[in-house]
Amino acid sequence: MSCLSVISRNFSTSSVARAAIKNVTVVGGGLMGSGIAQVSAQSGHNVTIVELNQEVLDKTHKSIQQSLQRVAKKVYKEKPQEGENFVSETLSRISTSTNLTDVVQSSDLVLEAIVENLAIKHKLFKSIDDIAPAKTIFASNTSSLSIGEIASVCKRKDKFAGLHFFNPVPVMKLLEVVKTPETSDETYEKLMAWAKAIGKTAITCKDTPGFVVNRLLVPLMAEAIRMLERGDASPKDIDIAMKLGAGHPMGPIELADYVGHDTTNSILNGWHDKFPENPLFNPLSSLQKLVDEKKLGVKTGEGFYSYKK
Ligand SMILES: CCCCCCCCCCCCC[C@H](O)CC(=O)SCCNC(=O)CCNC(=O)[C@H](O)C(C)(C)COP(=O)(O)OP(=O)(O)OC[C@H]1O[C@@H](n2cnc3c(N)ncnc32)[C@H](O)[C@@H]1OP(=O)(O)O
Ligand SMILES: NC(=O)c1ccc[n+]([C@@H]2O[C@H](COP(=O)([O-])OP(=O)(O)OC[C@H]3O[C@@H](n4cnc5c(N)ncnc54)[C@H](O)[C@@H]3O)[C@@H](O)[C@H]2O)c1
Repeated sequence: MSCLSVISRNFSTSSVARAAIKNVTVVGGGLMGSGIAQVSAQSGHNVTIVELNQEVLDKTHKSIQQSLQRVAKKVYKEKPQEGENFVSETLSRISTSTNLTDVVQSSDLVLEAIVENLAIKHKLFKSIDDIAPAKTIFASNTSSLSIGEIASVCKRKDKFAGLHFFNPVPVMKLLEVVKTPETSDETYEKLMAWAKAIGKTAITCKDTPGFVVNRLLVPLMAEAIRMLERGDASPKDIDIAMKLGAGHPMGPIELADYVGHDTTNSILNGWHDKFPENPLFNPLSSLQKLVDEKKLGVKTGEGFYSYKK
């Protein structure tokens, strides 16, 4: 069931009633957190987005509103007033906070989509493990870190899993639900029911590096950049080749810009540290240069390509 068909099922609370997860806290309102909050609220859940400061929360709200308007234009093309109602009612289910400890008390699920850094993710989960209700499930949207390692600082290892969404969340139907050996069956079933309730197609995999998609995607994207660094082909031709030759909706280089190079660089460096003997994960000088110059891709207006209007 697509995200949109969940919406067109008059986003009643029926799907929420069936799933045990009703109140969702999303920590991090950036590229991914904003999308995760949006699709949760779209399908009738109460969502609180937690960020570092109000300025970022204002940006998050704006980006969710713009994305909802794109969805409304499509789903309610013939009924613009219903589209406006959809946007305002979805936004009414989203609240924001800069204080995570305040909001966890009412959370059935706390899902983090903060910076791809194990120490910072540890600090976050440690800060709420003793104060969140015993029933609250913790999850991470990490691209590349081990769920078991993230969960290692928590007592509730039975209520900890990976929920790996794909960018842009309102469009990409896949959700990777990642179990550790300690994730309980009850937690897993609740997360699978929630995944369905928010209109995602969930697959399940073990807690191995990159889960399924990124284990295949990271080498592909890294090799595309090495091709570029060797001068084998231009960025544009590499992207056209993979779109027309492999049917990808985006080429690997434009996709890297879309993901964001703070994230891509963290992923690659993390895997190089973990697997130093694997040349696939050797650092990329051109990527490090972009990060040093704060050219993080679409999010800053320039990466391998320029996005300045
Ligand atoms: C330097 C690199 C090397 C380093 C090596 C290692 C790096 C690590 C690499 C791994 C990174 C992993 C990241 C993560 O963990 C996993 C991922 O998320 S991978 C990314 C997965 N996503 C994709 O592959 C996206 C592919 N692209 C697309 O699907 C499309 O291009 C697009 C993004 C949907 C845009 O579609 P277009 O047709 O081009 O453009 P439109 O703007 O018209 O959009 C089409 C359609 O979708 C609707 N839409 C688009 N965006 C949104 C949105 N944000 N919200 C709501 N709706 C949206 C839009 O309305 C259009 O609908 P239509 O009107 O056409 O019906
Ligand atoms: N970008 C992608 O395509 C993509 C796809 C899937 C998964 N992911 C993963 O999702 C996570 C977030 O990635 P992103 O691209 O959304 O990053 P982003 O930089 O767009 O957003 C991260 C947000 O987290 C906030 N933040 C950082 N520390 C925080 C804290 N302690 N408390 C509250 N907020 C905090 C930042 O202010 C920022 O707004 C990463 O783990 C990444 O690997 C990214």
